[in-house]
Amino acid sequence: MLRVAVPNKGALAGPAADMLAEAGYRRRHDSRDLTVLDPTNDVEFFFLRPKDIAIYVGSGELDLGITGRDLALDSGAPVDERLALGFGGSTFRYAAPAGRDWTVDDLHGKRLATSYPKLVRADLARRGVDTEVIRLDGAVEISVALGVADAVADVVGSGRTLRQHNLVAFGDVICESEAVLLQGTSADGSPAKDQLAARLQGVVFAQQYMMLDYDCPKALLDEAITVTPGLESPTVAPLADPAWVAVRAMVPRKEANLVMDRLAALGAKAVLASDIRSCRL
Ligand SMILES: Nc1ncnc2c1ncn2[C@@H]1O[C@H](COP(=O)(O)OP(=O)(O)OP(=O)(O)O)[C@@H](O)[C@H]1O
Ligand SMILES: O=P(O)(O)OC[C@H]1O[C@H](OP(=O)(O)OP(=O)(O)O)[C@H](O)[C@@H]1O
Ligand SMILES: [Mg+2]
Repeated sequence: MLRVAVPNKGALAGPAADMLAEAGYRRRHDSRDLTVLDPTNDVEFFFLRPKDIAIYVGSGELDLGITGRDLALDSGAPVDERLALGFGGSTFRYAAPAGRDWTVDDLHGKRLATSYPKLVRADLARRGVDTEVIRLDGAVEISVALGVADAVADVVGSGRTLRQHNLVAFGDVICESEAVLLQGTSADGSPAKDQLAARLQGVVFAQQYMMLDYDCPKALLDEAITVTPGLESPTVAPLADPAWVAVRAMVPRKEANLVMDRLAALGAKAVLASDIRSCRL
């Protein structure tokens, strides 16, 4: 049976649970449950702290795990990214009190608070900056106001928490993170792992694309196909009126409205966009 680690709480827990459910796996019904058996799919899910997941997967105790790229890097565990999952996007940044232009060199001799000490120490060492790193469990942004640190390194999502604490991010982004599917570096491949990865890939892909359907005058079809080339090639079907055809093609979600504008301007009619739930390419 495949053993898979899933975040039990925090920013990644809800979206990870939703994605697994969309991929056809069983949900847990009580947020305190630490395991869920899914006999239909021959998988057991383990609900663990997102910080600990790479350690379990790297040790080989669990076959696969979902957690943040930043947390996996900080753990130092021997894990590889199998798939980027497209949620939990954040950057990991240095930040310090607003009102001056900070550079990473300014951290020399200062105290820096973070929940990601390995990631930060490695980055500072790479840059040759000697800084005292103070490990805190969370709410890191408040540490400067409380006098425990001069600067922080932390996860930035919307940037709201930094602004609320009068901090500004500076220096290169230390890590561009999102939720990822991990496997152990030395783990063997298996059809069960491949199947779970393929199912998640199907959901990730479906979330990044939309299906467009429209009616197109036959005379404009070549031009319309250049606007919606699809993945392989669009489906073109006859309509009752021989002067028209129906076209169906997948388009990247981010471009869907622009593509619809262009099709309408071209003379296409009844341009419909619909969500895709899952797919195998
Ligand atoms: N505001 C946010 N926006 C986007 N991603 C975030 C945000 N906060 C955390 N993350 C991502 O979620 C993961 C950490 O999750 P979370 O903060 O829930 O766990 P934690 O801090 O280890 O646990 P806890 O906060 O319960 O102590 C990281 O990969 C991080 O990049
Ligand atoms: O840029 P923002 O959108 O404001 O989000 C960033 C904040 O979100 C996370 O905190 P979390 O809620 O996980 O609390 P924690 O600091 O206790 O981990 C992260 O650690 C930042 O503090
Ligand atoms: Mg957190």
